[in-house]
Amino acid sequence: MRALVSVSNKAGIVPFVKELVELGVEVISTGGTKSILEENGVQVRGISAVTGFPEILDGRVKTLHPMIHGGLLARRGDAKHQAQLSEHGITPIDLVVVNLYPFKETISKEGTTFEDAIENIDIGGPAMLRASAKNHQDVTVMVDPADYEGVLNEIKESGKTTPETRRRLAAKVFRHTAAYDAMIAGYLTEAVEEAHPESLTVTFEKKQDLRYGENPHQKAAFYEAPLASKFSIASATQLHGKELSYNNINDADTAIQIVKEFTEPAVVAVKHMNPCGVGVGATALEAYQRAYEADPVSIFGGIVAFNTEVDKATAELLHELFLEIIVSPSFSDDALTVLKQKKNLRLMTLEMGDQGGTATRYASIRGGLLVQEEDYAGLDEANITVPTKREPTEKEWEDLKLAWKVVKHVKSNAIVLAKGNQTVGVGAGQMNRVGAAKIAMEQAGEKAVGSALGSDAFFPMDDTVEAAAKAGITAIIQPGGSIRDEDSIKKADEYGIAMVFTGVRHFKH
Ligand SMILES: NC(=O)c1ncn([C@@H]2O[C@H](COP(=O)(O)O)[C@@H](O)[C@H]2O)c1NC=O
Repeated sequence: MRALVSVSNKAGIVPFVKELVELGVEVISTGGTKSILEENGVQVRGISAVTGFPEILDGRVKTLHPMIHGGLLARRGDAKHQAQLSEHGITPIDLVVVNLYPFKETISKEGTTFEDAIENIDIGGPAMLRASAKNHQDVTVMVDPADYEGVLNEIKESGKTTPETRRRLAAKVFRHTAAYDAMIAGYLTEAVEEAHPESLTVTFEKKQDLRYGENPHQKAAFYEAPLASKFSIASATQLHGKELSYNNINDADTAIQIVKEFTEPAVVAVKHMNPCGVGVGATALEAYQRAYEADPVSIFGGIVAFNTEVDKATAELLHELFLEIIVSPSFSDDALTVLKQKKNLRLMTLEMGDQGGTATRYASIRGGLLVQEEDYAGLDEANITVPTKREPTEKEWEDLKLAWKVVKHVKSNAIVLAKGNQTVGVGAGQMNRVGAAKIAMEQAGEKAVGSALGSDAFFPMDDTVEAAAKAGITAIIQPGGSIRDEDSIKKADEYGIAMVFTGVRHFKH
């Protein structure tokens, strides 16, 4: 048996090759790998001795040679192939151990130049991996050090690997080279700023298997982007509690996106991917109290996100409730002591910031994938107009801004009522706008009086303004742009409501 070993990640390679040599396997190796093996007392044959050609162009060409690829690709049971090997003095290679230049690690490093990245695109390695995987009927190929032991055991037991093992390893190789190329394609596509190229070749790495999906009868797993933003739930650190579930991850993602809208201390409670209570204040405690009071019923079993440290006093209030997750940039030690009393409560820390650039969001449909930029739009002063006779007061502006920040993250049709640094009513995911408004108003009850209303999209007719006026709402923020805007403006003027047009819509489906 003959093996070719050429690895960038040299973990575990010395003991593995040592055993191969002891089993009588002849090992061929490229420069750096050969040096490491020989430094550790394992004698191997250099690649140039096989190719009859030196490694050239700073290692860009070392194994790209018919003496190697002929040995990898020849069918053992094919007389013509075997005759050609003999004719050219090529010896078959049965076992291939290759892992690739660290492209991902290189582009993750701060200060990496474009030239560094290009130099870390492995060419010879993927060629050998793909050739061996294609010929897996006869060749065993390994790209992951975790597979060394299993292969060694099979060789020890029967002198060879099983066809099933070879096929499983070949599939793993093609997944690996495809993911590797997807990373390179992504990097270069971004460099030339092509937003939506002719084919989408993204890759994700398994973070964990999940107990189940949205429901217990659905199998599920969590995959993360190879360069996941450190400000995302994929990069959060779990300090305590049960493993995250599928629904937890979705809800936590939503809560994090909302709380990041605020620069002042803010708390967001989420249920089923909609905010049920949002509060802002001078401290985490004040913000939490407002988020809780916003809807003390729905927060039960919810996900709560902070954008500032959770202290002991806040932890004591949180401890009174049943919650699924608390996510925050940090917890004080005494807050942790209080919260850790609940065995299952998941406590997550996460840096709250903005990666910069434009994040891409994917939504799957049966048979396809929809791709769009994340909704980054904030309130742009340049687009704002006030078409009503009355301008909002200073206090109304505060409430309007809060309602607008929150309504952006509520499923459409969405209406949010805000008053005094908290939401007081949330109407989510209704099939008509006035229906969403009625839900928000009903939830707010008396608190609707003097509150501000935010709507994610324009009013197609004046019925929402009418309902708002009757509930005592005094200010409205909405995109504007309906052909019947005039009706809504007239209605608002009739009731003395101040109405703001943002010029931006925030549908969320
Ligand atoms: N150019 C080639 O012919 C070639 N053949 C193997 N490699 C890579 O060289 C690395 C190992 O090099 P070394 O043994 O010198 O440390 C491996 O990651 C392998 O995938 C190559 N390098 C890049 O393309």
